[in-house]
Amino acid sequence: MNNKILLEIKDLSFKYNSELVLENINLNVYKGDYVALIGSNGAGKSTLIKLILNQLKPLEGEIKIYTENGYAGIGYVPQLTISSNLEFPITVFELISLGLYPKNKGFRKLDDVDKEKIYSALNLVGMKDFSNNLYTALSGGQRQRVLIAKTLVATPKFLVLDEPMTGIDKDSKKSLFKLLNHINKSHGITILMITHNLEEVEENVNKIYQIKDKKIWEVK
Ligand SMILES: Nc1ncnc2c1ncn2[C@@H]1O[C@H](COP(=O)(O)OP(=O)(O)OP(=O)(O)O)[C@@H](O)[C@H]1O
Repeated sequence: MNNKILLEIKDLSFKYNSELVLENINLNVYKGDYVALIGSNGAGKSTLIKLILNQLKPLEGEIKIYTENGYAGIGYVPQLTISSNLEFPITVFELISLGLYPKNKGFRKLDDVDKEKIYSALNLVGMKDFSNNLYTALSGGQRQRVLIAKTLVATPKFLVLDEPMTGIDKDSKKSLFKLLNHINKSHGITILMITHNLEEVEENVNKIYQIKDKKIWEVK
């Protein structure tokens, strides 16, 4: 049985100014898990993710990350929104190369190892024929794949995705779930995905938690 904890959340509470958003939350994510975190608008999903990513500090309680490189072992794929659309001409290859920089500490010329990493990430997300295409010319589903590849080049052990299925058509959603399943099962990457659509994730993930009334509830 695989029961190595990757993320441990203990008695976590958080508030913005006077508004308590999360109250006494406990959650363990184990190595190899494929977890969905559901909840209605304003339930606190993004807040919990920000706490996990160390962008916010808990009011009470603690969050422990047991990836090899601590927070650097987490790959984060933010939500695809209109404002996150890049309107300058950057190719798919160039965009994915940006994912290498947090680890490489500053800009430097890509070497052959970097290029190999980029091509292998492109291959993994099924976008190898698009490396020279402009990111802006891609569909929502293709953009999401490219953003996942950008995160994967930094070889995370734990992938956190914020509403990855938003703005994507039905067929693309299906193949994106297939890709995430492959990343989880064949590459051993633990996944935590935020969504507000239970139906969508039900048959795809192995654990589902819901944030409701400031608490976290196990759904599956
Ligand atoms: N920076 C902030 N300052 C004050 N209140 C905030 C801030 N960010 C979020 N909130 C409030 O905290 C609560 C939880 O918001 P959060 O964005 O975490 O919910 P969510 O579940 O991610 O919602 P959505 O599905 O709409 O993204 C909401 O009531 C929201 O208005």
